[in-house]
Amino acid sequence: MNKIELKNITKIFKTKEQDVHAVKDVSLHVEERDIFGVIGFSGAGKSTLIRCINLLERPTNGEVWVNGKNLLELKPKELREERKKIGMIFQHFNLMRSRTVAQNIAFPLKGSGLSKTEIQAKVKELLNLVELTDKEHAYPSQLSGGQKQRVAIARALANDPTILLCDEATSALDPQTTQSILALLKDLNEKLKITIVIITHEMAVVKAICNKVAIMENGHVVEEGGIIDIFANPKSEVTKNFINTTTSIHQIYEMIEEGNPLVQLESDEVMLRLVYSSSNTKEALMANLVKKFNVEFNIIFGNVEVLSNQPLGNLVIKVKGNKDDVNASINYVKEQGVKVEVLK
Ligand SMILES: Nc1ncnc2c1ncn2[C@@H]1O[C@H](COP(=O)(O)OP(=O)(O)OP(=O)(O)O)[C@@H](O)[C@H]1O
Repeated sequence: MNKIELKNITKIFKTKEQDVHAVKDVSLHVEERDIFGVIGFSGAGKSTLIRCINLLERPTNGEVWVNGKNLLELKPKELREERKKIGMIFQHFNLMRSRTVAQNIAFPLKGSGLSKTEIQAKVKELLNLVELTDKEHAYPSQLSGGQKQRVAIARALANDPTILLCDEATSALDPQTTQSILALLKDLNEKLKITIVIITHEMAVVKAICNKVAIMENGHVVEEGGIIDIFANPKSEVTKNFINTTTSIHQIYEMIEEGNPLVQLESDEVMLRLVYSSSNTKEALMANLVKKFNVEFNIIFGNVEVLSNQPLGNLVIKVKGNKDDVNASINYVKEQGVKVEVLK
């Protein structure tokens, strides 16, 4: 069973001037324990889409299934119960300024039937989980951005939700604090088996913790899939642009375009870009190239990243040899499941 299933979601905002089609016929499946990223530029419709999951926005058309229930068909009381299983955090934390950390975290437990002592115990447990035990009596104004987001996370988890929605949760934080909040989210995903949907305009966020990603542009999902597949084989221009923001590979393309001497080739050379993941490289590729074919190679650029616990490698190499040997070696590399792009 999918944890979250959005079927043909459309959201139109009717304003005085015009109808704004914020989300256009989007269908998404999020499985239990996914950390599902939705990335897009400002105005792509991400916030509207994520808010449709807990019906903070009611879609104009389509169906929202969460934990096997069609939320749009529930009575208000049933919907309130289902919503408790969906926590949410925001870019600007949305804490209550006049209440302490502990009071903020305890707030969603009002009316839960828990006694005061039980609520206190729960708050302590949550503070422990987000590593803020010493801030119980502090006020939000006394906290850093990262600490505020930790309080917001603790509050979102108060009712033991099975889903956590993160709306640009790290966009107001510096890079180091972003990393620590992302690490916490990943930890919660593992420890609490919670499913996470995270919207962002930063590919680095997706890269750091997501196992799946959907790319939105102009209200549509233009591409979606497993993180390694999308990074190894992006199809749309917008996806390629987002990926380029997180690697330096695009500099090679620029150098080629500019005719930089470092990427000049001799007449018997070609320049290749190889993209491979650990699952498709079972042989000692480079060593075999030289052994099997009468070619030489030179590495111009190389990096390996770990995405969703799987290495993804990018190599730019010059291969030197006669045409037949070079072609045979390209075919050999492709046969090993490596994506090959002839750059020059
Ligand atoms: N309540 C609203 N009334 C009218 N238009 C809206 C409303 N909310 C969002 N929109 C419009 O819908 C479109 C999508 O907005 P949305 O906030 O979902 O995009 P986004 O990808 O999350 O962008 P950002 O990262 O800037 O928030 C935009 O054109 C926005 O102006």
